[in-house]
Amino acid sequence: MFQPDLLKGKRILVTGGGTGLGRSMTHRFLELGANVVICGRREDVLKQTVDELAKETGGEIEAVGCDVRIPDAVEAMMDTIWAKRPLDILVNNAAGQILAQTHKLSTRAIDAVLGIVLHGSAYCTVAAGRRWIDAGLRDRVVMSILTVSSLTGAPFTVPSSMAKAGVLAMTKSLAVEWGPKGIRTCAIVPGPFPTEGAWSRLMPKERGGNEELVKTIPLRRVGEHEELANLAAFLVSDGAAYINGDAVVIDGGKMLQSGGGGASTQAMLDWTDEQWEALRPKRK
Ligand SMILES: CCCCCCC/C=C/C(=O)SCCNC(=O)CCNC(=O)[C@H](O)C(C)(C)COP(=O)(O)OP(=O)(O)OC[C@H]1O[C@@H](n2cnc3c(N)ncnc32)[C@H](O)[C@@H]1OP(=O)(O)O
Ligand SMILES: NC(=O)C1=CN([C@@H]2O[C@H](COP(=O)(O)OP(=O)(O)OC[C@H]3O[C@@H](n4cnc5c(N)ncnc54)[C@H](OP(=O)(O)O)[C@@H]3O)[C@@H](O)[C@H]2O)C=CC1
Repeated sequence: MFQPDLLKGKRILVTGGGTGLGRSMTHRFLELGANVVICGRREDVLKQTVDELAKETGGEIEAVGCDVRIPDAVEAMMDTIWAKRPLDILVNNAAGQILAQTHKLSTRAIDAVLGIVLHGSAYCTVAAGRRWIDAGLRDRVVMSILTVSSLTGAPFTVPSSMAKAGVLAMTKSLAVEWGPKGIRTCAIVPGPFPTEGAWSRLMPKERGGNEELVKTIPLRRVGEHEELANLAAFLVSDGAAYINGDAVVIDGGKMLQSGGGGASTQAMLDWTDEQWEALRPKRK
C-alpha cells in the first residue's frame, strides 16, 4: 500500500506505544523505515514490546520510561531522546479512561484522566515544539489520537471526553500558531478498535459485547489495528504535508449512525420491503 521507505529517516515518539493501538502504530512505522521511541509507565511492558517489534520488523526501536503527567519526567525524556537525535514526529497516544457515573467520580479520578490525556499531551507537545522552534527545525509533525467523544461528548466517560476535546483544541490552535514555523498538527478520531486497555475498562459484560456494539456501526464491524496504523502512517508522512489542523475520523460511520432520528431511524434498517412498500402512495 505504501512505499516501503515512506518513513525512512523519521524519528518518531509514540507515547503509550507499549500496548494496544500505540504498539500497532509503532509496528507500522518501523515497517516503513522509521526510528521509533516508545514511552509509558510500565518499563517491563515497554521492554517486551521493544524486543518483540525489533524481532518482527528488524527496525530501530527504543523505550524510555516516562509518566507523561509529570512535567520533569517529560523534559527528562525529551533530553534523552534529543541527546541522540531530535524527533521529527510526536504521536500523543497515551491515555486513561474510566467508565463511571460522573457525579460519583472522586477528584483524584478526574485528575488521573485529565492528567494523562490533557496535561500529558500538552507537556509532550510543548516540550517537543519548544526544542524544534529554538533550533529552527522545520517539517515536523504532532499527531494526537482522540476519541469520537471529543467531537460529540459522551456520558459516563466525561473526563476523557473533556480532555480529548481539549487536545483537539490544541491541535487546531497550534496548526495556526506553529504552521508558519514548519510544524503541522493533525489528529485521528478512532471508533472502536478492540484493545486490552480499552475493552477491560469500557466493555463490562453488561454492555453485551462486540455483538451489540457492531449493531451501532454502519459497517457492522469493529476496526482493525492495521487500518488505523495505515492512516497514522499516511498522516505523519510527507505525503500528507498539506494536512494541518484536521482530525480524521476512522469509525466505520459509527458517529453518523446516531444522527438523523436516532433509535427509531435505526429500527428502519431492519424493515422489510413490504413495510417500505406500504408507505408508497397507492395509484388509482
Ligand atoms: C466499548 C467501545 C469503546 C469505544 C470507545 C473507546 C474510547 C477509548 C478511549 C481510551 O482512552 S481507551 C484507553 C484505555 N487505557 C487506559 O485507560 C490505560 C491507562 N489507564 C489507567 O492507568 C487507569 O485506568 C487510570 C485510572 C486512568 C489511571 O491509573 P492510576 O494508577 O493513575 O490511578 P488509580 O490510582 O488507579 O485511580 C485514580 C483514581 O481513579 C479512581 N478510579 C479508577 N477507576 C475507576 C472507576 N472505574 N470508577 C470510578 N473511579 C475510578 C480510583 O478509585 C482513584 O480515585 P480515589 O479512590 O483515590 O479517589
Ligand atoms: N481502543 C479504542 O477503541 C480506542 C482508543 N482510542 C485512543 O487510542 C489510544 C490508545 O488506546 P488503546 O490502545 O485502546 O489503550 P491502551 O490502554 O492499550 O493504551 C494506553 C497506553 O497509554 C499508556 N499510558 C497511560 N498512562 C500513561 C502515563 N501517565 N504516562 C505514559 N504513558 C501512559 C499506557 O501504558 P502504561 O500503563 O504502561 O503507562 C498504554 O500503553 C488512546 O489515546 C485512546 O484514547 C480512541 C478511541 C477508541
